[in-house]
Amino acid sequence: MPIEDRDDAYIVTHALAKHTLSDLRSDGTEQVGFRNGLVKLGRICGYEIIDGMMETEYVSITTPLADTTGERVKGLDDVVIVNVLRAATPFVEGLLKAFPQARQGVVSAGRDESAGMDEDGNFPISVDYVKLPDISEGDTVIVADPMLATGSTMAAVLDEVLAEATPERLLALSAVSAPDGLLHVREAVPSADLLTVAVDERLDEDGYIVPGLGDAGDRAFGTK
Ligand SMILES: O=P(O)(O)OC[C@H]1O[C@H](OP(=O)(O)OP(=O)(O)O)[C@H](O)[C@@H]1O
Ligand SMILES: O=c1cc[nH]c(=O)[nH]1
Ligand SMILES: [Mg+2]
Repeated sequence: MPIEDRDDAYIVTHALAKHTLSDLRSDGTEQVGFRNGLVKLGRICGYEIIDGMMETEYVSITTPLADTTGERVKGLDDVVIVNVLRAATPFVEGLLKAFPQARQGVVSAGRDESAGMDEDGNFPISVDYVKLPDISEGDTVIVADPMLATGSTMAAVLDEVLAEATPERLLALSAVSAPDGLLHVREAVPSADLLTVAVDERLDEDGYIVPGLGDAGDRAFGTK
């Protein structure tokens, strides 16, 4: 089963996804390895989305030798991938290997960490830049962000997408999620399907996922 359908989220169960995520988690993985790991994980998640969430159809084709029946993925070209700056950038690079025809959106959304978490466990989110392609009713939109912690960022970005269009399928894809964050996004944006590689134990008092993998943006971009 490429994707497990659970109450809290859809889970990418591919062994190579778990293997790659374990490398990403390790504090011994340096910047280049971390960035390459996110690219690899994005590619695996993309293939798993195709295998586990998209339909195929039979088509007539002609090889150099004969007429025959082939199978193609329906809607493979009707995909929009939204890159949540900045940690999603290498993750999206990998997804694009699976969806080379995808149109892309970019949203800059960040937690105001100086404000701290409110009593409901959410951060204020500043959305500074939104550029989305035209989204049609038949499209699958994948909002990609490796970390879903409190879920505040993901909920804000999904709202931006839904303010512009109602795609056939809206997917929130992360590598690591916290249980509270998944619950928050499910309640805030019920029309979105949540997909993740791992659901970790908890958030710490600063809103970081434990055990998690640390600050994905800092690790991928070499900042502190
Ligand atoms: O679920 P939340 O509590 O909202 O946290 C998750 C967000 O935090 C990280 O981004 P960050 O704000 O660190 O920006 P960066 O990618 O530039 O590092 C991550 O990439 C998510 O966007
Ligand atoms: O654990 C976390 C939480 C938010 N952002 C990250 O990069 N990591
Ligand atoms: Mg960060």
